[in-house]
Amino acid sequence: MTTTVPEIRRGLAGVVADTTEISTVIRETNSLTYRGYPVQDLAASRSFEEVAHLLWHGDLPDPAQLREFRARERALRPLGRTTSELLARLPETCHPMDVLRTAVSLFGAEDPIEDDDGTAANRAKSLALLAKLPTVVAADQRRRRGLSPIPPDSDLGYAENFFQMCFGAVPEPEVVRCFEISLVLYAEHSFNASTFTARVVTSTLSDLYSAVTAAIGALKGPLHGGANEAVMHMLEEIGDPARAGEWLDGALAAKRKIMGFGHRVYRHGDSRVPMMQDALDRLVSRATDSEATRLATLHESLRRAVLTRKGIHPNLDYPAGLAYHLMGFDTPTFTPIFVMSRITGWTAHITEQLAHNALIRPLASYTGPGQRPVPTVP
Ligand SMILES: CC(=O)SCCNC(=O)CCNC(=O)[C@H](O)C(C)(C)COP(=O)(O)OP(=O)(O)OC[C@H]1O[C@@H](n2cnc3c(N)ncnc32)[C@H](O)[C@@H]1OP(=O)(O)O
Ligand SMILES: O=C([O-])CC(=O)C(=O)O
Repeated sequence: MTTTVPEIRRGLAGVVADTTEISTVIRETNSLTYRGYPVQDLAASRSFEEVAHLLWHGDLPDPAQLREFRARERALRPLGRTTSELLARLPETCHPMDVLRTAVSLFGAEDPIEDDDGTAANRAKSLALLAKLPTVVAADQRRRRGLSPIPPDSDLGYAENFFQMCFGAVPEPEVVRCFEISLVLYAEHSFNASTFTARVVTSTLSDLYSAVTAAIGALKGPLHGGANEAVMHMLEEIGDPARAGEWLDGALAAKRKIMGFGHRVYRHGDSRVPMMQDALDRLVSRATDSEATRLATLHESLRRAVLTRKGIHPNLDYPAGLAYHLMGFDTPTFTPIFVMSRITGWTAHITEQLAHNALIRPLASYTGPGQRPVPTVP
């Protein structure tokens, strides 16, 4: 008798798990589209709020729809008293991704809507999360700096309000623009690990908050969203641009992964990098201190060294990490900013999964001991 060994695709590499109408990477042109629109064109001409509407509703909003979307988002920004008080009690040493994960869990516990299978209910929850997450992230960064929170300002747009809540001031429009570009580029990327996590949880007919909480956990890891923070730690570890090559040799010899490089889907470079790198270059050219130039030189030296030695290109986390540093955010705030953006993609996928649900439950090829009797208790 012959036994067929099933093909195992570790990490589900190359496996097509389902269809999606939300976004796609077109390998031939190395491009990414959201609902058919090239992401670079969206980032160049549309606000993050318009892109959120596009991802959720399938099309860009008309002026009236955008006005309504903005008014609803702005009204939902404040946190409830219980949430604020509970979050303020978390240890100050805890990672902001843990704060955010806990916040979403609390929002779920406080949400009176029980009916989770309705698209309308999920859309309302998605908008509330989009509106409230920046309030949590900004308050937490201020808490770590020993400062009290700044309430949201409903006269300001999504990106401007976030700066205001973090720093008590809105920077020049050029800086806000670079930030908004990062939000649009980070918003959605098909079946990446955190989105797939959200879809797995949703596939059991669990609720949206549980799916988002799990997705935050998946994004936190340094092989995924946590890489934007890890990039900054790596640049700090290297320090001197002249050391980039020597540091890289040591890291590769020690079999370390170089953070912000490589990608499961793109083999010849992440389609989002050129636009984010351009935004980063603009931030560097605005900076008046030599520190920004040193970091930018180091960043570029390492990029060239990794390409020469390994033939590997940077992913979006590589320019985004340094860009967030130059905008003034603390390093642990970088991945939470990714969450503020990706909440749009996650929740679009949650709605799509529910609309055509099939329980996600793959098989495993067992390699443990053969069946054996349980020994009698001595
Ligand atoms: C927004 C995002 O989430 S983008 C991803 C952010 N993550 C990172 O930047 C972390 C660093 N990068 C990595 O660890 C990987 O490139 C991943 C996890 C992103 C993709 O991994 P996979 O598709 O599984 O590719 P895999 O890890 O098998 O890499 C293939 C080969 O390239 C090498 N490689 C890939 N990325 C890197 C890297 N960053 N540093 C060093 N070597 C790398 C691997 O060692 C492997 O070499 P080998 O065949 O000689 O063993
Ligand atoms: O697609 C992936 O595997 C990771 C990624 O770039 C993203 O989630 O933006």
